[in-house]
Amino acid sequence: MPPAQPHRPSAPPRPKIIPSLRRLMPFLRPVLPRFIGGVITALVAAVVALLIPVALRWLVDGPLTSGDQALIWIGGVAILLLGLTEAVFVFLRRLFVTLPSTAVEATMRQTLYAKLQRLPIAFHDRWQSGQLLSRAVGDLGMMRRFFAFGAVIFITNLLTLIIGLGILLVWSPLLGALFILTSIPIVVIAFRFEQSYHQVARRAQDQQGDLATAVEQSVHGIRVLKAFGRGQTALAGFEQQAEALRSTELTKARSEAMLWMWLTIIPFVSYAVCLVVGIWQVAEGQLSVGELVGFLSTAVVLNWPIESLGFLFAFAIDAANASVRLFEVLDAEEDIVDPAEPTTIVAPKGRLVLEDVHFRYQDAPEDERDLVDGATLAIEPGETMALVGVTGSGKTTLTALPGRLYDVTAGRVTLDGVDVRDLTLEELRTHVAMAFEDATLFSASVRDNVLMGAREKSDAVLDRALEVAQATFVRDLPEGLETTIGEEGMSLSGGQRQRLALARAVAADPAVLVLDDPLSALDVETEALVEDALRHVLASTTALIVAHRPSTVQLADRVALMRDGRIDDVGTHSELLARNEHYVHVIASLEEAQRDRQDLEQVATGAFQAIDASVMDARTGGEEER
Ligand SMILES: Nc1ncnc2c1ncn2[C@@H]1O[C@H](COP(=O)(O)OP(=O)(O)OP(=O)(O)O)[C@@H](O)[C@H]1O
Repeated sequence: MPPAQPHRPSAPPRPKIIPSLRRLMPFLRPVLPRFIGGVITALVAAVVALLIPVALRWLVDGPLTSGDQALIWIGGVAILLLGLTEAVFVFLRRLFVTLPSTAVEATMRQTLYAKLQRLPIAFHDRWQSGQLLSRAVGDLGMMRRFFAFGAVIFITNLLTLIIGLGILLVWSPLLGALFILTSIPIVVIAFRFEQSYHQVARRAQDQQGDLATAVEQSVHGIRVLKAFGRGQTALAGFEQQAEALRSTELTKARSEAMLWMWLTIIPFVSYAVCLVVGIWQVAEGQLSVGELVGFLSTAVVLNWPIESLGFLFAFAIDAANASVRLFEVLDAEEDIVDPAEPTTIVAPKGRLVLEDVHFRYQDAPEDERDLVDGATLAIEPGETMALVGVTGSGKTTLTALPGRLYDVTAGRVTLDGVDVRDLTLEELRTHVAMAFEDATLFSASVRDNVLMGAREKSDAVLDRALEVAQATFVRDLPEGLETTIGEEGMSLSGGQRQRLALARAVAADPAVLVLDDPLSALDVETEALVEDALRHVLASTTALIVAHRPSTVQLADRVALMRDGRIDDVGTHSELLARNEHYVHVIASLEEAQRDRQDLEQVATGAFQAIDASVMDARTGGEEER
């Protein structure tokens, strides 16, 4: 089944920084007192820093002019103490904000993960995994750093600037006004920076997501890449993407460097203008030396708040973008949800009925007919129904509807007469269990993987499920049932993974078992054994099985033939063979595919035997020679 081409959402319009960050308020609220504590301590540190010039001014105009040694010492110690106090408050600020910012990040991450679990498969069909990964890791980390450091410093530095400029104006209205006037270009430059930086910053974040997708896909598909010798091509593609990201990051850095440069130059120009005018005022007797020293040292203290505004501004834009990217996921519609007033089925019998069911994928062209176009089918309790049809006829899609992986677009699916949309998802999925051709296993023990959906997590359930799925090979793994099977069960063969996925569906002991070609990777012998064991389980379970092999069809009590989005005919295998030409054609093509597969298996077995024999020959020959 070819998956829909994943894409990332197109870049939204430029977000406004404050509203974007304000959306994070629900996450911040629990830690707001500590955050405010952080701002207050940072502000105290800044005010203490501003007091140092006040002490200097007093020292120059007072004790230094009068030559009072004792007072000079007191002044020196006071300045030292002020410096120490500033350091203590900077430390306290870190203490206040580090803990809550990590807590905020953890809560946001949990919320995002929970949302991803709730979002329908249709959402995951559309979104690249790397885009989700980069949001869960990169963007959330960015927001944590902004709240732990950027936001506090931003607020503090702004307040420090306001207080400092106030002091400058009070001490010398002329010099203060000159300082402010010569700093005005900063506002214009910052405004222009904000306009250009947003787009490039967002592009970098999206490109990071693309890169994560590329890594994820190549790691996931490493076998295919190696088998087809496509490693170099993949690398070339990856290098191109990495280069694109590097170029965007460089544009970002250039933009930041330009802002930083102006934020460094402009205060120095202001400083120089004030110095010249100040010296002239001292010469004219309009200002004391102490007042000029105090003024200039305050201006120096303000240097950092002004300079830092550049990267803090960039930081705020990055965090606002990260917030927008986070809410693109958090705001995504959850259209497969629990009903407002759920019904419950106490003892399900397992009668599964599709009533004039229609379904189309969201991205299907409008002029195309529905993929499932009025399918009607009734499966009686305990009955096994095979679903056959030509490739691409929509069999896999149809099997996703009873468990609500997708919702029907018209018609309904009922279980014991109850519309599946009237049950909670949790209840529905205890009644309907699924196993797919593409068997996904999780990085967990065999036991946890198999008992994942089981109501009763006992050894007896586990043993029976493994028995039915012919998966007792797991007992021979290094740590038996406790062996952790690698990411997606990669350390197991395709057939072994399928058997474990089947065991998982059997262990769930559902009323309805939906199997989408779950035996495709098994050799003929094992398949026959699994089918034999399945027959016993299926005797009491309603089953809908997508069949790609004639032998799977034989398992079924009846067969439903899918054609043009509808159930074309239903009957026993022999009934359909006798009356339905299309069925004869489908079965003939399944048999042909089966023969091809068996031929391939025989060739492979022959080849392996020949290799074994030559290895043996080489060994015995070697021993004889010795
Ligand atoms: N997630 C999806 N988004 C969009 N289109 C999809 C999606 N999954 C499948 N399709 C399309 O729906 C059609 C039917 O696919 P489906 O896998 O249901 O058929 P199938 O009968 O099971 O095929 P096969 O026998 O080859 O497994 C195909 O054209 C496929 O490209």
